[in-house]
Amino acid sequence: MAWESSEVAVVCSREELIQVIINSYDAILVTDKSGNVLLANRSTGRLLGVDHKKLVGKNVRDLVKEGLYDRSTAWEATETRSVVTGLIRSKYGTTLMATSTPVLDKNGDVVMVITNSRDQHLFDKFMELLERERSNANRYKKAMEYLAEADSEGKEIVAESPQMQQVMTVASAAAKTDSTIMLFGESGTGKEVMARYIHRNSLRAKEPFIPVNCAAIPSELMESEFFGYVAGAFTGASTQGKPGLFEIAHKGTLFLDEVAELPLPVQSKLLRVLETGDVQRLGSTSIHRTNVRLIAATNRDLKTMMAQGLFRRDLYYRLNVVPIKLPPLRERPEDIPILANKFLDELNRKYSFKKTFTKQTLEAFTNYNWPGNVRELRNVVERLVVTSTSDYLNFEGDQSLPNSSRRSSDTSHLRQTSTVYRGTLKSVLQMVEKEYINQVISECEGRISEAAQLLGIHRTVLYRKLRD
Ligand SMILES: Nc1ncnc2c1ncn2[C@@H]1O[C@H](COP(=O)(O)OP(=O)(O)OP(=O)(O)O)[C@@H](O)[C@H]1O
Repeated sequence: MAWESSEVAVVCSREELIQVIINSYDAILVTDKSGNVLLANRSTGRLLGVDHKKLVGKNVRDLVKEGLYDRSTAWEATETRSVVTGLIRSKYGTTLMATSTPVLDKNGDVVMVITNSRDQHLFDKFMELLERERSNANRYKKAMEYLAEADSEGKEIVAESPQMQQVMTVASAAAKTDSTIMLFGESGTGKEVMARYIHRNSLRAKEPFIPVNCAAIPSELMESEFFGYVAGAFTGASTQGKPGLFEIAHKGTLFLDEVAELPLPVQSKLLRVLETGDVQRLGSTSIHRTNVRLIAATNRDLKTMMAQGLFRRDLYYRLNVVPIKLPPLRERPEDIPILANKFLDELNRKYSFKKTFTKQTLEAFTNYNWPGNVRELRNVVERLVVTSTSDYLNFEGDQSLPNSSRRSSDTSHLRQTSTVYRGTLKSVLQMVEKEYINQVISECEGRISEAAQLLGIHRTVLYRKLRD
């Protein structure tokens, strides 16, 4: 029969309620106003090392006198008429964390006392685990700070051209706010470099910067990657569950590169999280409140994608709060020699070389139209450095760029010659692969999915190769 009281809604029968008490993992002991045991469940007996039925009718003060345990919080609660929490040591070596709550009548007199207790050992284990997690978290934090510092070395943004200086003005101002930033620009123009710069110059600089390449996550794993999951949420899920990227980036910045590659259902979920900050792990009913600054990037035309129904309009407006467009390298020739020299300096330092560019090489660089943008320039410099035997990097002798891609009509100094490779077969094959990939990406004007199709590889593989 279902019944109710003003304090608690109960829809189970009394018999079922008794089963709840009997089978409760916590020890439950009820005593009357004189300390006589009215009820003791199975867990009470287990924790004290006696048959629980033998406790009923005994007085808690006598149990202490007999030495079954060293103190009675139940009696202390009776005397003080208030809640008492404390550790109780049993004759058999167990330690209980007990809380005794007196039930008072309208005159304030004790009617009975309910004592709940649990094995202290569990708390110790839990505290040990918590301590370990805390020190792990500290270690990760230190490692992240170190990586963030190491990462910023040699990653200063080259912004000599007026176009880039204008971009830097907007980016620096936006960095100090918490606004969502949308970075537009062809592949290789430096969107990720810019996202890192914004994070480093924001109030969140000491918190994590989590870059995510949306195109590199298989679509069936996207939701679990972004929002996490609880143990056993789906077949193949880790037995411990996993936090999502939003939880990992909590207090920091989440950089969503290639945001246009998100499937529509994930776009809807993302929009909801962006609006509320609330994340629900897959398979969980509880909600994690997150505080994440978002920077998104794309080399796709989102307006066309919206018109085609491939990108949610509301998500576009939610992301496009501060739009920043990274100009293609061909539109900022002033940056080319500076970038080339920066990459050369890095390689000279790495290999203890003393190589320099000839004047003609820097001119040829400035005249080329760099369809793969800064990434292509970096790769060309690297190839020139590792394949040249001379300290003077002469573009003409060692290297060629496709005729069709030159900007200047005066291209006499860019004679097409076959490349001379040096090094192990593996390193040369890697170079040729890199070159071919860059060429195909250029032909596809930075559209990675299309390039991957032409190359006959999955776009996640192409992204891994680009990252490597
Ligand atoms: N302004 C810059 N100063 C220094 N290095 C730069 C700059 N822009 C780009 N780079 C370098 O060029 C390479 C490509 O940059 P990045 O990965 O940021 O481009 P992206 O626009 O995010 O490319 P994608 O769209 O393919 O993801 C990196 O090695 C980066 O360090």
